[in-house]
Amino acid sequence: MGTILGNGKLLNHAGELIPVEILVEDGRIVAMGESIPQGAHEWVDCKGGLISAGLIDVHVHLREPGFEHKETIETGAKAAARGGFTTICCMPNTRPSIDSVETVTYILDKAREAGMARVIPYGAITVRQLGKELTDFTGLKEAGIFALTDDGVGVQSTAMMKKAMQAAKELGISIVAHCEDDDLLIPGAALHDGEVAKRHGLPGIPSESESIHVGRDILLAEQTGVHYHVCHISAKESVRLVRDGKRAGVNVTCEVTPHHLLLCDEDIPENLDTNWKMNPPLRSREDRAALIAGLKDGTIDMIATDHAPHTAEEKANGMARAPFGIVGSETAFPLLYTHFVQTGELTLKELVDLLTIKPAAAFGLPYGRLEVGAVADLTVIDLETEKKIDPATFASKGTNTPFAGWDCKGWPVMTMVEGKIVHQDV
Ligand SMILES: NC(=O)N[C@@H](CC(=O)O)C(=O)O
Ligand SMILES: [Zn+2]
Repeated sequence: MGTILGNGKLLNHAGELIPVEILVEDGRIVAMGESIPQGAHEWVDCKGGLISAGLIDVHVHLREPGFEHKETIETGAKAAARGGFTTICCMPNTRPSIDSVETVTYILDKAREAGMARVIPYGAITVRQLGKELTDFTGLKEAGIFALTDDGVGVQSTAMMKKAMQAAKELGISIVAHCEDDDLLIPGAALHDGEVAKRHGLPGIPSESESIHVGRDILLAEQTGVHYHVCHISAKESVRLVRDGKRAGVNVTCEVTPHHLLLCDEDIPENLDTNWKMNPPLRSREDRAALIAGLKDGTIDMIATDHAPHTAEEKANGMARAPFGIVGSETAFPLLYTHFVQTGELTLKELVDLLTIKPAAAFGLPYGRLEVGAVADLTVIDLETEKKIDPATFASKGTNTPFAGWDCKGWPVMTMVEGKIVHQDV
């Protein structure tokens, strides 16, 4: 006996919404069609919602082990499921950081217990993310990591990055980079180094602190042949470098966050609410335009949230001292649907691809496709109901979002991971 997702809509290749029913058995899609005889199967009413392949988020911070007051694997995986994400890749800036087989195993076990979204941990590039010594790439790979990254900090040493890429290439693992040159940072700087920071009399974070690493690493990726992926791209110069790298045949991909696509530094409220503080910072209006252009011309491969929960107490420390980061799992799809698809900037198919097949293709994940035989990772999205973003309803422990009160359509109402319903609000 299986489950039929009935009364749903499917995006066909032409991007049209057509009626669909999907039969899931033993964790796989076994039939798709306009109507499937119910027989002994359970029938779930999708109420005319879009059924998409489960969304994939290659950039989340789950905080466990070490920072369970901000988020746990369970709350983070639940937040992801509520946001329509069936696969999430979690970053290594935990305590201890994900630099050992034990910690990878711990996270995989906890995620299995939680039974929500599928969690695939990143392994750190360097021991304790200190940039001094490479971790055991072979051991981490065998333990089940997604890719290697020191996200949270940049790998400062060029020689260390080159060594990491050479070793990763040999093992067939991707190198994923938080691009930030610490030499160019001023302590306490929180906003983009531009007019807005200047007006507030604050030190800024320059675009070059990101783009210099992007440029350096693309040259190293060209030389080593590794698959190199740039996290949360924010500066127009970085977009240009990735575009040029792709043209030159370098195996480079990158992601952008919903907040960098939607906001720029001019949107930051005068009271400098710290829910607008994240790393990289919201950059200028032109940077934002370059990100949208890069998304449209294929330079930017995917959208990832950089879900980064912090407590309200931590965020109450003022712009200079509050931690960087905002939550994103539960607001990504509605924000992007409302502000890019409804406005005609992207088609629904383009948006869905950027959150499913494109991240899967870049990293060789066996998910992200809606077809018979595929793993039954599915997301049902209500494209009609309008609701305000309300942090009080989040499953995440973090409520740190600049989007509270925004009206959105496009709410994920059901999430299925390997045939099991992990979130249902329909
Ligand atoms: N993106 C963020 O603003 N914060 C991240 C770490 C980081 O990438 O700086 C976090 O872990 O909180
Ligand atoms: Zn980062």
